[in-house]
Amino acid sequence: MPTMLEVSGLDHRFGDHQAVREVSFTVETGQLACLVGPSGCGKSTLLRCIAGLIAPSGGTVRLHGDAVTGVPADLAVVFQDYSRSLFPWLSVAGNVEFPLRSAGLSRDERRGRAQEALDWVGLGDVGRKFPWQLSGGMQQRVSIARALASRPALLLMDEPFASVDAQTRFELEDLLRRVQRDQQSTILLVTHDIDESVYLGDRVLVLSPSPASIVADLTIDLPADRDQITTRESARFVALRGEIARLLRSPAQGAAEQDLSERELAEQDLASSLATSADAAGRPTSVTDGRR
Ligand SMILES: Nc1ncnc2c1ncn2[C@@H]1O[C@H](COP(=O)(O)OP(=O)(O)OP(=O)(O)O)[C@@H](O)[C@H]1O
Repeated sequence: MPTMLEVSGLDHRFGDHQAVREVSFTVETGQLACLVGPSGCGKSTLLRCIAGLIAPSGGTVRLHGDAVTGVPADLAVVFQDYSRSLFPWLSVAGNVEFPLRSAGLSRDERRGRAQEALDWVGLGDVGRKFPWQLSGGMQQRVSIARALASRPALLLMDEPFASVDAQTRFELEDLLRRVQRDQQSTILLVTHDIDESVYLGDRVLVLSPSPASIVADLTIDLPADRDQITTRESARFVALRGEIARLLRSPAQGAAEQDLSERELAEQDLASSLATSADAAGRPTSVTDGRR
């Protein structure tokens, strides 16, 4: 897959305070990557630099090869606070259509696109209502529809489900994964929730405490079809969650524990293969005895 986003050596300072340090990574087209990091580490600052909302102090951001120097036309952002991002005086459909006004589309095209995006998020029949007539979860679905209606090259999401209750959060996570796969969207999502990052991501980039820098880049090798109960109960999910928790607790210690557990696993593999060959040769399997 071609690279959609390329972040190289990104630094950002607010005066004397360094918020982001030497961040480099890429996101491939059609990938859902999560950035997970502790509270206050600089996640939102990093996302705002990527969105072109603030000019970084150093480094570069490229979207499909073009340097980002302001907010690109083909980029959309969904923020945590849906109540402040939707216009209360516009209908739901009007909100979704709004950003399309500057895209040079005819009124019919705008209406068609808005209806299509509302259908994607399961709100095809509430276009005439106003945002304040909807639940919080529905309002956030409207925000997602609005972002997707412009068919952005990259969708950035900053803690998009942090303001809804747990059940709605699960529903929105499933909705996002379904829409992302159906539309082949490229998404970079910021969260402080480890479980959410593992459940949603094809990849999880783990950030250090302030200033934000990348301490690990993990491929989430869970099946593409995920389920809120069985996936979260699976041994692989639990192992990935533990790995990220260790990295967040102490980036250096986490990396050391990761090395150690990888070494232990390698030793275990070696021991069991020796034991197997010993069995096959009919000799005692003492190589594993007393090791654990
Ligand atoms: N406009 C600003 N001016 C000065 N300092 C800022 C500004 N925005 C953020 N900061 C500081 O930069 C650091 C990182 O903030 P940021 O909001 O990016 O972190 P975060 O990881 O998104 O936090 P949270 O998880 O609490 O949302 C914090 O110390 C914050 O106080």
